[in-house]
Amino acid sequence: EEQEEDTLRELRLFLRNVTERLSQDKRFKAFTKPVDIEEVPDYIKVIRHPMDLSTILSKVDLHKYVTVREFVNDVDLIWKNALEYNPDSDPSDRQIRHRACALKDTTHAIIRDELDEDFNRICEQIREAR
Ligand SMILES: COC(=O)N1C[C@@H]2C[C@@H]3O[C@]2(Cc2nccnc23)C1
Repeated sequence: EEQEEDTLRELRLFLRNVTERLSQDKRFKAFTKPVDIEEVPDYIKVIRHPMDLSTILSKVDLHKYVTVREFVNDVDLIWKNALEYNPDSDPSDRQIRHRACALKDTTHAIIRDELDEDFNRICEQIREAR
């Protein structure tokens, strides 16, 4: 009903704000756009479910997320993919893994500090009812 649409509109505002803050963080530049398959042809062979912050922002606007949990699942894809595709000891792999871990920690800290528990429960109840 109307109250549910008001809740989901507020969810989208929150998720857009978090996504834009992550996208503006210089550490996370590699995570802002899809990995270029022409530059990195084997990427899609190794990583079955690519994800990036621009795709997440598009999904927010397409009303794909009804809960913060679904949003965090996509952010978790970003950093887990980076750890999986960049496992070596060379400095470039170590740098992107460090940034992947920072993306994980930053996202989870924002959610912990800024998501109201009661608001989250209402979103989860809307998801269960659909
Ligand atoms: C989230 O980003 C990544 O997992 N990667 C892995 C790719 C390997 C390396 O860095 C990436 C892009 C790239 N392009 C050209 C040549 N080499 C690279 C970014």
